[in-house]
Amino acid sequence: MSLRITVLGRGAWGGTLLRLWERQGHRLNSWSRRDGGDPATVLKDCDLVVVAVSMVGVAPLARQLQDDWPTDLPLLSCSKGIDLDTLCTASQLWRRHLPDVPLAVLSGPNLADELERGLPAASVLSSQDAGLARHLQEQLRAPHFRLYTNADPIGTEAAGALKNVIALAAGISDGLGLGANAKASLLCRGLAEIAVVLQALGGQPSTLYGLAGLGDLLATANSSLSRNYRFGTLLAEGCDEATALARIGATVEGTRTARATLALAEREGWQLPICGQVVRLLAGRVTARQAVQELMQRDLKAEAAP
Ligand SMILES: NC(=O)C1=CN([C@@H]2O[C@H](COP(=O)(O)OP(=O)(O)OC[C@H]3O[C@@H](n4cnc5c(N)ncnc54)[C@H](OP(=O)(O)O)[C@@H]3O)[C@@H](O)[C@H]2O)C=CC1
Ligand SMILES: O=C(CO)COP(=O)(O)O
Repeated sequence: MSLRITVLGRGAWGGTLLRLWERQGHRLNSWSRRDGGDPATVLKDCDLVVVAVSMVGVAPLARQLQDDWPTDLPLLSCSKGIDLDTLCTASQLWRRHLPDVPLAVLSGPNLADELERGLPAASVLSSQDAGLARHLQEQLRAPHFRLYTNADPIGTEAAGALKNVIALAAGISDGLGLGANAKASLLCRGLAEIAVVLQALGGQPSTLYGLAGLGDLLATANSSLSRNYRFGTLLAEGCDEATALARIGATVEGTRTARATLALAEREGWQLPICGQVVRLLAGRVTARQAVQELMQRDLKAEAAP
C-alpha cells in the first residue's frame, strides 16, 4: 500500500526522507520555510505528516498549524533536541498544540548523507500507540532502512537530544587530540548523563542502550558527517560559537539542547558535569582545555554517580 506523505522541512533530513520514501513508491508532498506560503495547505489529502524541521522551528510551526490539523491525521516527529524556551522535547511541544492527534517519533543513528548514498541504517519508530508504530514500521521501511518499534517516545527523544551534546564534546576531545582513552571515558560518562535526563523525564532505561541512545551516540560522536561533532572540533581549534556555527552553515542542535538541559538540571537538581562544561565553553567562560581539566579534577565519585 502506498501512503500520501507530507514532509514539513526540506533540509538535510527532510530531503533525504522525502527521496527515500518516494523511491519506495509513496506519494510525497512537502513544505519548507523557504517556500513561504501557508503550510496548512499541504495538510490536505494526505495520510501522514512527517516533521523534519530544526527544534527552533517546532513551536512556531505547531502554533501555526494547530487550528488546521485534522484530528485523525498522524504526525511523525523527527526533530532532535530540547526547546530552549519551554524545555520540552519536540513531541511534548506538538502535544501541547495538538493534544489528540496520533503521534510517533523517528530517531536513531541516521546520518542523512549515508542514507542518501544508499548505505544500510536502522532506526526506531516510537509511539505509545502500538498500532500506529507497527503501521509506520511496515509502511516506511526500505531495503536499506530497517525500522524497529518501541513504546517510549520521551525516552527516545531524550536520548536523541542529549547525544548531540555528548557528540559535540567528543568533537572537542578529538579536536584537542586527547586520544582513545579520553574519548571512551567521555562517551561512557556522557551516557551516564543521558541516563539521568532520560529517566527523570520518564523514559525507560532500556531505550538508553537502543538505537536512539547508544546507537546514535556512537554514530554521531565518531563521524565527521555529524555537524555536532564537527562543531566540537571547531571549538577545540579556538573558534567561538558564532564563528563555528557560521562555518558549519546548518543546524547544530547540541548548543541549544545543552543550554536547555542545563536549565532543566538547575531546576531539578541534576548533576550533568559534561553538559555544564559545554555550556561554559559556549559562553566563553572557559577554554576547551580548561573544561577538560575541570572535568578531570572534580571530586572523586562512585561510578554509579553522575
Ligand atoms: N541531518 C541528519 O542527519 C539528521 C537530522 N535530524 C534532525 O532533523 C532536524 C532537521 O535537521 P536537518 O534537516 O539536518 O537540518 P538542516 O539545517 O539541513 O535543515 C533545517 C530545516 O529546518 C527548517 N527550519 C529551521 N528553522 C525553522 C523555523 N523557525 N521554522 C520552520 N522551519 C525551520 C529549515 O527550513 P528552510 O531550510 O526551508 O528555511 C530546514 O527545513 C534536526 O532536529 C536534526 O537533529 C535527525 C536525523 C538525522
Ligand atoms: O542526528 C543525526 C544522526 O543520527 C545527525 O547528527 P548531526 O545533527 O550532528 O549532523
